[in-house]
Amino acid sequence: MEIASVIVDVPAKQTDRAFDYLIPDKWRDTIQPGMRVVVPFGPRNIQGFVIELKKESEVKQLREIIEPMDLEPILNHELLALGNWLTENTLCFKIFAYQVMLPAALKAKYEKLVKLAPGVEISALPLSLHSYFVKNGKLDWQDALKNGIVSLLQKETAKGHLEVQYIVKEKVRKKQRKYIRPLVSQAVLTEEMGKLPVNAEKQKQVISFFIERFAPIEMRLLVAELNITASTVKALVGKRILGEEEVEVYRDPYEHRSFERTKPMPLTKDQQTAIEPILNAVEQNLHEVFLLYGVTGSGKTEIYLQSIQEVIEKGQEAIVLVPEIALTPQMVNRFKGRFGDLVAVLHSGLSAGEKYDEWRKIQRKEVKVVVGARSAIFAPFENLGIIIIDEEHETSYKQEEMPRYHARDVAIERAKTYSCPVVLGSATPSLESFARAQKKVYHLLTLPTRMNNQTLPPVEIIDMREELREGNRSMFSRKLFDMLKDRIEKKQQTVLFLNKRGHSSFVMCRDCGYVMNCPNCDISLTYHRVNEQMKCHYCGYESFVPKACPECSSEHIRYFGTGTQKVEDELGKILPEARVIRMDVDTTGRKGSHERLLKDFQDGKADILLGTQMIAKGLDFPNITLVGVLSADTMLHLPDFRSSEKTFQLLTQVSGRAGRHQLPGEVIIQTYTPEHYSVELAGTQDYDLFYQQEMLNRKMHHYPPFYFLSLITISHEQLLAVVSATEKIVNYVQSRLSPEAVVLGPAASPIPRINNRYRYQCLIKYKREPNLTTTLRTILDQYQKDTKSGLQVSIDVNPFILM
Ligand SMILES: Nc1ncnc2c1ncn2[C@@H]1O[C@H](COP(=O)(O)OP(=O)(O)OP(=O)(O)O)[C@@H](O)[C@H]1O
Ligand SMILES: [Zn+2]
Ligand SMILES: [Zn+2]
Repeated sequence: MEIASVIVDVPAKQTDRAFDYLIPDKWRDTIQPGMRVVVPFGPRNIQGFVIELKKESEVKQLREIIEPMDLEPILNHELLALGNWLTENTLCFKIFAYQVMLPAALKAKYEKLVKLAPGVEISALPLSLHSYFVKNGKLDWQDALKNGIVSLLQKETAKGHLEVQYIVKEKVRKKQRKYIRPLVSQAVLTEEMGKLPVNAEKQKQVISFFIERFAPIEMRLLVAELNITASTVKALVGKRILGEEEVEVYRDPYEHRSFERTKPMPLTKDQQTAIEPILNAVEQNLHEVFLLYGVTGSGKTEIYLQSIQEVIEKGQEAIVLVPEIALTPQMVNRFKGRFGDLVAVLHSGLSAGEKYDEWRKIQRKEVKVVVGARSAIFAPFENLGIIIIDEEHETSYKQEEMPRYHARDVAIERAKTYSCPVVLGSATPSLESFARAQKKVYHLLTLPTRMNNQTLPPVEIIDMREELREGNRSMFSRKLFDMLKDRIEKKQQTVLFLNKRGHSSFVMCRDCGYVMNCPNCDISLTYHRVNEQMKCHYCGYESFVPKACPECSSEHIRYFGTGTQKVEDELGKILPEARVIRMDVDTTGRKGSHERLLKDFQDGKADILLGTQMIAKGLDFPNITLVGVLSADTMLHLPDFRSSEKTFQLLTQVSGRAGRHQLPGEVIIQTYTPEHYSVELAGTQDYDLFYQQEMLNRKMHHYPPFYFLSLITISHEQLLAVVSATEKIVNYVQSRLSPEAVVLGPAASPIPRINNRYRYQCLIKYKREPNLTTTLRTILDQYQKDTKSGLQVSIDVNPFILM
């Protein structure tokens, strides 16, 4: 085959298709589908993915591939096909569909060089430029920028003296280590030692080291062990007595950690009943989607582990997805503890190099299990036996940028290909999944009770308005305060949870109500105490905290809302004896800090673990007997039809941290809206009732799971331009869909302006619309082609965020 179809790295409407290239003779045996190649594209050299090889092309004049970037395919056939599916289903550019499957380290970076045009002598250039090109006729673009000679270079380029070259660079090299090994036998080593001059003390030392230990050793260790310099070793390498070689090493983030190995536990009767259909599907290679609905602490993880065991024994592979914030060391330990080195871990806490190394282990089939966050769903396994998604209701499984995919959908698509089961696990399944289980689309498995039949901890809901009425202005109700004190006396532990999502700490004037907003976006600035600054989370705008209100000059302008730091300060005042560990983005920024804080808490070095979302899941410590939620309702009031669902899920999750072992637990939920059903039902931990109630709501308002949604967002610097474009789009959509579809808009987005661009939207609710995809494509095509208008249109199919 001499022609390759290539998807090029130019994310634009016009280039969103395969381009044919000729494979030069020397690469004909090398280049395969799934490899990356460097190809000429217009005046540049860029990266692309080979998606197929063929004999003929409709294009007459084909350009040649410049070179391959990989020695073996990095995308297998299945992933190449999955790329098409992603493109179809999320309406993204093909190049994005492939890039999302790779670790960041493999995403291309281009370096730009200016060099002498072929056949041009340096003397043709003006004198002032000579010094830049004498060395090798090339100049790095960055250096050109630094030296301010770009316009000069431009003139010479116009004359044909210089040309620009793009070089595609990989971001990360494989990590190599230099090893030294003997090249000759021990006898010859002894001989060589005799020949050395008397004063070559150090060299003799090295040789005798190798006589004794006739094996390769890392240079770094050798030098350290013998207290010598590398030049001594190099001298012997020069004499060809020793040899040096580069050996690829993996950067294993868990390198110096030992994992206590665990054995499968005898399953309880409920677990046994739940696991059987899963094992059956594994054994018979059946594609089936299971919804494992088990209350917190019911032993879902053990079911995952034993299902995976079966898959490994069959010689197959497993993917386990865990939400990023639940991917704690404790979680990793449970998998590493059972399967040891057969487990690769992929999460955002790893450096790009570490992620790449884990990915390579998967690609080389050195591991059988990958545990990771959303993007691990693209792990390049080729013999999948099961895909597990823990906490399947978590919204972080939906990617919010192109390709806007949901990991659950990708999992089901891949599992169909491999004819293997998918297990979705949750104590609070998403309404979509539970509804599918009710309709028998998914196979429902239930774990109704906790391990050891511990009851779920009793939950008490405290009305904070009542507290205020009775003169308690603190953020702690009297009840919570008493219980905190009680636990400290009993030497038991407490988890204090502060819901930060959607509740930013803003600055407000207490006299006139003025709130400091971002000048570019219609949203309040967030107060950061560390550097006393106000920051916009959408555009990055920063400002100092004003001393007086810009509106009314009052000095009563101050930081409002409750951050974790503020809670910590207050705890210090009212309970000075409490030892507190605070976990939030500020205290867990550095690598390993998350783990250390949890370890300290586990070791009993603190009475109270205070934190945000990141402590809501996965924690399984025996000494936690109290969970306090400081304000339950902070995210009830977001403009999001899922806000009740999210509140219920979160409260249930947090409550589930208490009393998981011998000691019974209790939960206190503080709220300003105790009458809201999602707070009330979280109190009784009654998922089934919540499900019924929420389904009624969704049905009434035409939301999922009764209707599908698609969201079109349009933005422009001028308000009039957005409004009229949105109007056109709404009319067009209406004309193309059936009367059953509900087309809403034009309406301003909940955040009506970001970074000085006005935002409008059109929301489509529908049941079955065969025309929808082509309609949406047409809209995208139209606006992505027309780059001059300045309009930006984005489409989210099944959106999770309606902002
Ligand atoms: N068959 C078993 N025998 C004994 N102990 C078990 C068994 N299965 C699970 N456990 C233990 O019960 C506890 C709770 O189980 P696990 O953490 O798997 O529950 P979970 O449903 O995943 O909880 P959550 O959803 O809250 O994370 C753990 O400490 C686990 O080791
Ligand atoms: Zn004011
Ligand atoms: Zn902003």
